[in-house]
Amino acid sequence: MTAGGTGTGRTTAVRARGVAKTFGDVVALDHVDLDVEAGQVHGLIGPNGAGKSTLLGLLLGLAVADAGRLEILGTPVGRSLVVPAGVAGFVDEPGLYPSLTARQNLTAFSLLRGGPVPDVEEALDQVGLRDVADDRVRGFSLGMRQRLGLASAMLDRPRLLVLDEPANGLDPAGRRHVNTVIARLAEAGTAVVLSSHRMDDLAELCSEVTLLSTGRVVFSGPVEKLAAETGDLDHRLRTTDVTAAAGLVAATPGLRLVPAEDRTWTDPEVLVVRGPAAALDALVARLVGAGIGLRELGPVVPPLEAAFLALTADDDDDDRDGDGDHHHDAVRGAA
Ligand SMILES: Nc1ncnc2c1ncn2[C@@H]1O[C@H](COP(=O)(O)OP(=O)(O)OP(=O)(O)O)[C@@H](O)[C@H]1O
Repeated sequence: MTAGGTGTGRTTAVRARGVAKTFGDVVALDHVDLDVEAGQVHGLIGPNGAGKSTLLGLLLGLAVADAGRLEILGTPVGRSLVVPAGVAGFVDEPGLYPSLTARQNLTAFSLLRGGPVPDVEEALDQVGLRDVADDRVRGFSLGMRQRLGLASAMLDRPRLLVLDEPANGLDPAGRRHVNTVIARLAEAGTAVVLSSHRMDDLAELCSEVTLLSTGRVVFSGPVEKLAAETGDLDHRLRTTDVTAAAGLVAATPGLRLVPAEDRTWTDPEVLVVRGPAAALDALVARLVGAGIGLRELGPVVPPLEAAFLALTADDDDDDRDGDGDHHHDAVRGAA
């Protein structure tokens, strides 16, 4: 492998330092740092317009940065739209030939790229498209095109795979195929950088995530660290005795009931409780001790989603006009 070594035995697939990109007045990327190692699945998340596709486009050589340093597979990427061999993927939707069948598309791509003829059948199989291999791509749904795009990208056994929202339009079976393919590639040493709006995919696939907000990195680190970034979460509590449970919540140090008017839903049988995990544990012990049945206790909003919302909460006041008045302090998760 020719990718740059870090000196720690790991291999760096992407190293970005202070990468910036503007479109007119719009600051799409504002001095972004990114590190992705071989064999790592790294998720890019952030609200619409945060800069994810722009960053992925730089990794694919679809555009060049205005400032900063970018190294891909150990090679510095300068001012030209050239990235080293071994990089594959797509931004927005994969480019496919609509008048050709799925199989013909893959064969055409492998011929265009030259080199050894890859196993087209195996690629079709892995993304679950063998049954429609002879259908024209013109009639394919978005999810099928996404899967074919992934099959095309994996033909070259890339060392860096870049995918823009690969879960877009996928049904549950398609999602399983795609996630399995991505996990297998990473196991074999491919570095994968993908964007997603799906927190469940991130939790399942990614070891590390970078959260962008209005072009800036507001978090970068392990997924579990991001989930822990929020304070005390609101929890739904359903028991066999709502009145007695409310009394026990009030009597448990560190816990408080969230008033019904603060919620977007009402269910008289469900209490919303806020407090640290240890206090919730104490509450469960009290409920059990009092002979009250516990039917449900879980976060109202999943921890990853809560962290995302908390760290991007200022987006309405964003600072795309470049006057330097940003609202976030980047959080760096310990790797
Ligand atoms: N070619 C372009 N010309 C002008 N503005 C652009 C261009 N590409 C991106 N932008 C702007 O740059 C910002 C970042 O866009 P980008 O597509 O990278 O965000 P994103 O995080 O991928 O969003 P989404 O989740 O909606 O796909 C947005 O404000 C967008 O309007």
